[in-house]
Amino acid sequence: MKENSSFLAKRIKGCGYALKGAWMLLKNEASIQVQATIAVLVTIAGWYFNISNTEWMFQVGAIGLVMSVEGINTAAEEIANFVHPDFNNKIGYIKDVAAGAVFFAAIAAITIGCIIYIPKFL
Ligand SMILES: Nc1ncnc2c1ncn2[C@@H]1O[C@H](COP(=O)(O)OP(=O)(O)OP(=O)(O)O)[C@@H](O)[C@H]1O
Repeated sequence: MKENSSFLAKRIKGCGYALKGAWMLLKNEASIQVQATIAVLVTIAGWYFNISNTEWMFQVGAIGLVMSVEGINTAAEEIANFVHPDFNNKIGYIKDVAAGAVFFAAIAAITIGCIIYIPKFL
């Protein structure tokens, strides 16, 4: 029983750290702030255009995907700056590929947005 409660306590503590990390991303990172603003705007658009459950699932998935990958990109940048603050081609490559991952997610999200909203204006 004691082992169970310590397992649960550790998981709850882990959620606390994750929540703290999400708040730090929102508070400190301009790119996450822009994406969070877009997320709020498309959520309002979703209500306004009364999009279907399937459309909501794709929209929420796209928001989660972009913001998650952006958070991981930020973590990669922070590690790169910490381990090697000076200019280095390998660090440049690491930062570029991490940014490339965000690009893939953003293209998918834009495509989903176009598929959902363009027909609403036709
Ligand atoms: N230490 C470095 N060595 C080599 N190239 C770097 C280095 N730091 C940055 N670069 C290059 O500059 C680009 C931008 O890096 P930077 O860390 O400024 O990312 P950013 O996306 O502008 O950061 P932020 O999200 O904080 O605005 C990188 O993708 C990389 O090509």
